[in-house]
Amino acid sequence: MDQVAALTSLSTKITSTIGGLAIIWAMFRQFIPYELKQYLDALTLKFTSYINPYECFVIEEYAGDRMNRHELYIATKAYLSDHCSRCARTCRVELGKDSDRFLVSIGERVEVTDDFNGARIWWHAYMHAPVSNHNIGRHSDDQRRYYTLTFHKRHRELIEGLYLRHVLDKGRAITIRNRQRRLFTNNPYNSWSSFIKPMWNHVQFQHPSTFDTLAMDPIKKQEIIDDLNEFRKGKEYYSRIGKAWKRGYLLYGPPGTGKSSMITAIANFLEYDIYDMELTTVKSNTELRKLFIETTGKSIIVIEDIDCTLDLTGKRNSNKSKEEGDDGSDEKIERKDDEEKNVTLSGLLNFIDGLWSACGEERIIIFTTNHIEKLDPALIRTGRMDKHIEMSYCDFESFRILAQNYLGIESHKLYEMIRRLLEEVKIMPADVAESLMCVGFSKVDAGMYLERLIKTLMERKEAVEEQGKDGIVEEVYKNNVSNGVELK
Ligand SMILES: Nc1ncnc2c1ncn2[C@@H]1O[C@H](COP(=O)(O)OP(=O)(O)OP(=O)(O)O)[C@@H](O)[C@H]1O
Ligand SMILES: [Mg+2]
Repeated sequence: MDQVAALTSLSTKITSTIGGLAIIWAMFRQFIPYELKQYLDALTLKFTSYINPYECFVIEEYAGDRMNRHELYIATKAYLSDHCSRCARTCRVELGKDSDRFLVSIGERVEVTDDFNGARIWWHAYMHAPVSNHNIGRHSDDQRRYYTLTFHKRHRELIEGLYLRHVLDKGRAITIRNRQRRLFTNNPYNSWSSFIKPMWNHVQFQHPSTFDTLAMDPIKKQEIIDDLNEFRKGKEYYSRIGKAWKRGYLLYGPPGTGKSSMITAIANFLEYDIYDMELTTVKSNTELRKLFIETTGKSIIVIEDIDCTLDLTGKRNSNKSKEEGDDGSDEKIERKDDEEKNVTLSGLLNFIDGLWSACGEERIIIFTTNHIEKLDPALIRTGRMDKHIEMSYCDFESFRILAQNYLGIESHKLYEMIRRLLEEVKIMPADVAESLMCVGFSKVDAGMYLERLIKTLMERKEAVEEQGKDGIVEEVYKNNVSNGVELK
């Protein structure tokens, strides 16, 4: 008993001595010159590293003057949110950005452990105290957070080599899974140049068009789906062959044949964001490049009606007369003084496959046009626009898909008649869709809508026979003329 009492009194003495020394040290520290303090800190660290076998990495939310959050921090947050919802007892819960999902992350100073290839890792979340007033407003709430991961020093190689990569990859995948997809459009240069607005504005992307609802030749459709699947899995392949991981699609065909619907179907299939680039508001090649750099991976960059937005062939044509024997290769496109003041064909070619195009990865570039013949061959050559997809008038197979979508039927006695009429009359899928559309009817009388379609087809047929024109409605031409599209 005496021994226990002696031990207790000894430990009390030691504790109070250490406590006293700590207080004296804290008071004394204030008077030590800064350099000496630094030296003593380094010495303490060296000393403790002999007796402490654990090491610690810090993952900051923001670094230096950067305005954007660290990608590793974002991925870590997602990784831990997935992990900690199972093990942490105190969690932060917030609504995800651009999403209506709840994000769970570890609360401050809460410990979460993770096991990886035999190593144990301890995670903690902390928050820096605001440093100075001029930081206020730089980030939303000036609360810079960071994570620490602590591990035994014998696992350092494993943590640096494999574990951090594992956290990054998993975290990225979880972020993508949780995110609400976005539809971006570019702001005119004069608004974002003043640093008030970002280059791209976005809204949530919610469009129901999918490959199932898209009416086109099923074989062609399957080819596109296969191509997209290959592209999605192609990270290693692209790096092996030394090409940037991107793919160009050219969608061409008359108005109302489903080019825009195809873009949304691709975006929904791949679960990518869409950057809808309004080229007419882009003032120079430099601006185009900046916009491109600001796009993220797993996205589709779209330029619709490429033939209408810019006179891309003008410069080439005028050069042709000067350059005898022009073989159509883009090397011969003459650089003009005003090149940096306008978006030019060479600027656009650079955007697609120049040096800058390799920034970022997993991007699809899509151009649409109603007049493929107006486009410069350099713009659409293979390698730039890898796949040319013709969207054409409605054939019987396409009609069957539309009837299935709109009326929910697989077959009908009027199908045979419609099949024969579609062989004779050119009609856009948009017009067929319009005839089959029945808003607000709970019970659809399919026959009624099929008859409406037959009537439309018969009228078109008679009009063609009378006027000797092909089956395209004159109204479409009129609309195009009023929209500034030059018709041949
Ligand atoms: N192939 C199709 N499959 C399913 N729906 C279609 C198809 N083509 C057109 N539609 C219907 O017609 C509407 C217009 O089609 P869309 O905007 O995709 O045509 P577009 O080819 O992009 O026309 P434009 O050249 O005028 O931009 C769509 O909202 C869709 O309802
Ligand atoms: Mg369109």
